[in-house]
Amino acid sequence: MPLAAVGQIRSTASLTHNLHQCQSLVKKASEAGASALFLPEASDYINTNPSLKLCKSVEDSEFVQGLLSSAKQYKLPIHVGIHEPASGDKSKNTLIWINEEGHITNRYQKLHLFDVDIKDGPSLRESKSVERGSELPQPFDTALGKIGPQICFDMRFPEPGLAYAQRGAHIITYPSAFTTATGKAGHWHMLLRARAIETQSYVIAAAQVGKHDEEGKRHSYGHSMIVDPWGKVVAELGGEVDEKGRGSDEGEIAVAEIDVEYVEKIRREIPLARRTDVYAALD
Ligand SMILES: O=C(O)CNC(=O)[C@H](CS)NC(=O)CCC(=O)C(=O)O
Repeated sequence: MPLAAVGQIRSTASLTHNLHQCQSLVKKASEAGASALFLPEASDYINTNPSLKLCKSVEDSEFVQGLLSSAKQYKLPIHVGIHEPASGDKSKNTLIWINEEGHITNRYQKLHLFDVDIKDGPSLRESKSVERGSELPQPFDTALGKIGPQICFDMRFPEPGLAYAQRGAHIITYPSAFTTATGKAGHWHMLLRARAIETQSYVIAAAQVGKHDEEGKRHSYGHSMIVDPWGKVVAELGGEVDEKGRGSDEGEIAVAEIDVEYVEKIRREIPLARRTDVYAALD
């Protein structure tokens, strides 16, 4: 049975620091015998200083170029969240699939942007600096099964996951930099398990963890997970540095088997026939 590796890191404003963390995870995933490594949203950088401009094209990004070489060296596909230039001063929040030859073969641009103002919680306006995507691409084939890519806040919207499942996806991915406040409220676990159960798919959610800057202006919840199509959490990493010291700079991985037959079995056992004669069809 093929294995998926989910990787957890703490990105800062240093692309080289972040690349080193990711490259150490490529090595670990390869040693673990994984068929692909899934890395978080915004693995290239998390920047809380508006005067610092870090967004680069994939050709000019030492982060992306470094990962392309690692994928090729270890013959290991990598799914990773990055930033790419958009029009004006904005960037795109994208997710790329790097194949085992070190080529980018698939891309997804985040559809839903995180514009929130939570009392006593985070206040973030992603749309100020990020251009939203405008299409849901087709799920794509991999050694693990067909993948439908999503990013972080997208997990609050069931429709794209359901559309992917209808189009034959076995795995929905939600690489994230989930806020500690919404994570602690239980949203992370609840939403990811719900997406797995309702789509009857594996959910792979690689997460950022810990403080992204010296001042602690941004920090992320961690708890990278793989959920199976029955809703069971089959792999999970720790939260912000816990009693075992997890959530450290070094980065870590967890692995789980991906069984496409199991997806088909659950879909046969509990057929989710929609009443589109009563409410609108999704696609
Ligand atoms: O800023 C970057 O560079 C990377 N992007 C992010 O961290 C994004 C936008 S601020 N975070 C989320 O979508 C968190 C969603 C979330 O936490 C929830 O839905 O509760």
